Amino acid sequence: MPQKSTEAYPYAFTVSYVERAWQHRWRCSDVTFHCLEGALCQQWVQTIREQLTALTSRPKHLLVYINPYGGKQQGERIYEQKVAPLFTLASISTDVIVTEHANHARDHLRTEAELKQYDGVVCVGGDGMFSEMVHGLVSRTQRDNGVDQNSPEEKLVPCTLRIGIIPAGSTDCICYATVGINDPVTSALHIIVGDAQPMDVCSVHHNNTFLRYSVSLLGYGFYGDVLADSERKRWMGPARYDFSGFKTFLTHHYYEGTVSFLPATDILGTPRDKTRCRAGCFICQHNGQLYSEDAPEICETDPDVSDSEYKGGWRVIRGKFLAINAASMSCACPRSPKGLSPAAHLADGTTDLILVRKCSRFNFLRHLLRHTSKYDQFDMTFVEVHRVRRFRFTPRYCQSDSELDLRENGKRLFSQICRDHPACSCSPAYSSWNCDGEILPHAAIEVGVHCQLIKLFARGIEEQPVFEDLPNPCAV
Ligand SMILES: Nc1ncnc2c1ncn2[C@@H]1O[C@H](COP(=O)(O)OP(=O)(O)OP(=O)(O)O)[C@@H](O)[C@H]1O
Ligand SMILES: CCCCCCCCCCCCC/C=C/[C@@H](O)[C@H](CO)NC(=O)CCCCC
Ligand SMILES: [Ca+2]
Repeated sequence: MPQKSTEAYPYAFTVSYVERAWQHRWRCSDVTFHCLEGALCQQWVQTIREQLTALTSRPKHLLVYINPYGGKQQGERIYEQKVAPLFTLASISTDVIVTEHANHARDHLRTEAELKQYDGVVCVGGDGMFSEMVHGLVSRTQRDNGVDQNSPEEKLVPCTLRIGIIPAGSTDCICYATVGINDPVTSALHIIVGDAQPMDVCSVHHNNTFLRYSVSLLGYGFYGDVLADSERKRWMGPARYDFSGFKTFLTHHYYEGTVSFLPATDILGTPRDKTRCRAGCFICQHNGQLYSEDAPEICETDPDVSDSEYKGGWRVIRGKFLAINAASMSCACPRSPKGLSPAAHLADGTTDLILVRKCSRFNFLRHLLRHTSKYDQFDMTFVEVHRVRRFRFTPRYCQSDSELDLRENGKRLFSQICRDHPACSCSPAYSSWNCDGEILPHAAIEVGVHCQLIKLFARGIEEQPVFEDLPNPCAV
């Protein structure tokens, strides 16, 4: 066929579409169509616009919060250069707020934002910014529906607005574990095509008082101590975690206490599975269905009994722990691409409770290093993992009010502890809970998982290899 010059086809229109690239990245590409008649060209453009407008899952108006100080402090630049042009191309209008202080986004969402006019909210920042969005949205939804967040057993009302994450933080584990890569363009495209990924949220209480929500890691011992130390070194940027991680590893503190938990017995999947939570996950769909049909019974027991036993469905384990971690999702991140609990699910209504008992420094190092290799970090005598719906932790030594006051002010009390803590020469009696990168003031906590409480503009990690175009190219 002879090639006709484009002058023979004076009318043209360009369609932008999503193309899959390497390692879960998405890119925006375009193709230009030429035609003879202006009217025909107009008809095509009109029809494509109508088809796109009819897709109700696609957002048209978004509320965007940018943290200018997250990660390497590039949030504003990333949004302006990489994300805003794509939103414009996709005819998405935005209201943008650059935050002026910590909790600005949370408080604005909780009390002021006119949420009815938006199809979703977006944060440009790290896990801390995402946590602000979750707290703002979940609290607002409960308040609007008359639900009391202070009651640990209350069933919470799911949020309708989806949350988009443009990664610009230090760890960005929520983005990594829901998209497969920390890449602002990929995340923007997932928002544009209107993806939806439900996610579990844990509520954390102390003495019938609500403390915080968690979507990724609740860690006592090692990860609590790393965070407490790294908060004092924010000026180091993302490298603070490596520095504090190494320092905390060397201190090798263990903590005594009782963990009681309600195992998730009625579900598909275990923490030792070889299968992974991926886009369209069957286990999340199945267990989510189970949860909505038949909310689990909460059994009250006195956990203060023996080293390990069953009581009314609850299991009780007492011991000396280097780390107690609850991972509601894999917690995969660039530091550990398989994550803290590689087989955990984003939306199955459970959290994986990982107990690392006191062991030698060498063995703990082997355990930590396995997070970064193909070897199983749970296949060690001093590590156990349980998939649970609820759990409680009580430190062996009661925290006094003066200790709590000091912790609120960022200090740690050693003298009191050493008096009360015969087993230690210099070890503190309490660690802190790392709750998605925030320190909790109390060591004694009660945690419950709320299945699929929030939704993200994501679809879960897609199976690889994925180098071909999307089956139905998605016009931007
Ligand atoms: N304008 C602001 N000034 C100071 N702090 C802010 C501001 N806006 C948000 N914050 C707080 O900054 C903290 C850290 O932000 P963010 O999560 O974006 O980055 P990060 O800590 O570097 O990344 P990650 O949480 O992934 O480790 C958040 O807890 C948030 O509450
Ligand atoms: C000596 C070799 C050690 C190698 C160990 C590698 C293990 C890495 C596991 C990483 C798990 C990250 C869990 C994510 C937690 C986030 O909610 C939180 C907020 O961003 N980040 C941290 O607390 C930051 C926590 C950073 C911990 C290092
Ligand atoms: Ca889960």
